[in-house]
Amino acid sequence: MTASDPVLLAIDQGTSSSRAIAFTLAGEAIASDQQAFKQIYPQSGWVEHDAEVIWATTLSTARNTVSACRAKGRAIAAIGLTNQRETTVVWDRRTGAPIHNAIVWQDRRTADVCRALTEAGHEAEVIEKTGLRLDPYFSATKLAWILDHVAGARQAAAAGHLLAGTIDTFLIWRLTGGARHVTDATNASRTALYDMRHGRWDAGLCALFNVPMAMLPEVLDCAADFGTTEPGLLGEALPIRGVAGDQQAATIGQAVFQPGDVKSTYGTGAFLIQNTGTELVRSSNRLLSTIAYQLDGQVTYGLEGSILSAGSTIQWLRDGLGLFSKSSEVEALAASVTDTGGVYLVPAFTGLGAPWWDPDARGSLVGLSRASGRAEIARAGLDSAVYQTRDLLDAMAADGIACGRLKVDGGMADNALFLQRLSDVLDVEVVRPVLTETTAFGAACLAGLGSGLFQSLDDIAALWKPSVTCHPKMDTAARTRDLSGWKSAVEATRAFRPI
Ligand SMILES: Nc1ncnc2c1ncn2[C@@H]1O[C@H](COP(=O)(O)OP(=O)(O)O)[C@@H](O)[C@H]1O
Ligand SMILES: O=P(O)(O)OC[C@H](O)CO
Repeated sequence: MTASDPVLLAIDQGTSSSRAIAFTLAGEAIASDQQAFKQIYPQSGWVEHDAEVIWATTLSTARNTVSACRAKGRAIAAIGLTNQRETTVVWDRRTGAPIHNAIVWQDRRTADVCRALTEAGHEAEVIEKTGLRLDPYFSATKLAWILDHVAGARQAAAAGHLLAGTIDTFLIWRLTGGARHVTDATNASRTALYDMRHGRWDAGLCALFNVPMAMLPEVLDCAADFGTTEPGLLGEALPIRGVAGDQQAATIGQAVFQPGDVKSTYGTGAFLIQNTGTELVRSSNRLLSTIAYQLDGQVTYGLEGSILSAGSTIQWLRDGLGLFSKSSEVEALAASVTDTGGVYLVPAFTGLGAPWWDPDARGSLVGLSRASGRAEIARAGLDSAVYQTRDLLDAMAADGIACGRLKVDGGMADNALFLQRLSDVLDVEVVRPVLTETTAFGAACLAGLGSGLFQSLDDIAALWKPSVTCHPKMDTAARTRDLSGWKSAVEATRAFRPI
């Protein structure tokens, strides 16, 4: 490896920020930029992003990172793109302009539609074909909502003027100057319109959700030719050779390549994916089946547990309650007490994901006494991501799948107190790798595979190295007590229905 070797540019468009990171083939980050952007909350349970802001922050961070590489004399071989999943954009192909804000994965506005479809008996078909559930989390009902609520959209779609996609598809359309309308199999597998058993958009699901199939992009492998950037955008034409949804990219970056390997990424939400190999495995305990990655036409499947609020709970403690001014400060505040004093925070701000799938639940803070203060509440916020992960591992265990070791990453994984608590409550070894930007790194790796710089997944596995390992230290009685409190808190939260 020399200083003149090419580098891979990862574009990571997340829920809270857009970032770009350039990696050497040895996995060293040599340049990066990150820009946070505004979350738009029009009503309770609704979450939107301005797609133009997503584009602007993506382009600007990519440009700045490309410039930094040039200043170091490093050429970029290819781009890998990864994105917040399910978030849906509809735009006019004639102008490239979105016709509505992007509806974000956390958004619950289509809960009634999902409930009606469930009551009409359609959930079994959705689960069978897609591995998902009838929940507003997924793209299908968001896409139909935009078509139904923007004046003239249905007619424009029928005339062939509108295109739809997840964030990867929208960004690739813009990056290639409208030349490519494509996605990868992992992003497609999160729409509830894609039959992952056969690897194609499904006419029956498109009819069920009232989505014109002609608006949907072409689906490619994760390492493939996704087009070339317009030369004016990044100063040169660069090939896009890798794409995956952010959780699947983290699966690659964490080298979760053997059946049984598990990773959990703690960003805005938290998402645990266990590699289940080339056979589609189904959960009897409300975990999702999903495509972990697709390479050379071969699908590797995963079981996924989706936590809707993890880092966003910390953001709420910071911005909503004003308990601290930077997310990282939660650690010192939470560590200033030895426990929460019986306080539990159930962060159902936008409902609860796996294994509850309860879009109508709203958050609660229970067990308060006059001794409860800022530190107890901050600690309860951190604990909520721990307990939600435990619920997922319990669901996996009920499916007969054990988790021996949990690989972790994402913004919250910087928090040592959180990692130890995770290990204690899960009663498993928790490992954080040296390279914590695993999502971006996974996207870069896919670009490496797509451009022939990496030969196989073995080249990627060789780059994964552990940094922090936590072992369980908690005694069983304390764990049982804490978990029983959490169970009661979730039950109380779900029993309460907001007016
Ligand atoms: N030290 C920390 N302790 C707990 N949470 C943190 C810490 N640092 C960052 N976070 C949370 O992690 C999230 C950012 O993680 P990131 O992986 O960048 O998210 P995303 O990919 O969703 O944009 C934010 O919600 C932030 O509140
Ligand atoms: O932005 P993150 O990292 O919380 O990830 C969002 C997920 O892809 C939503 O499914």
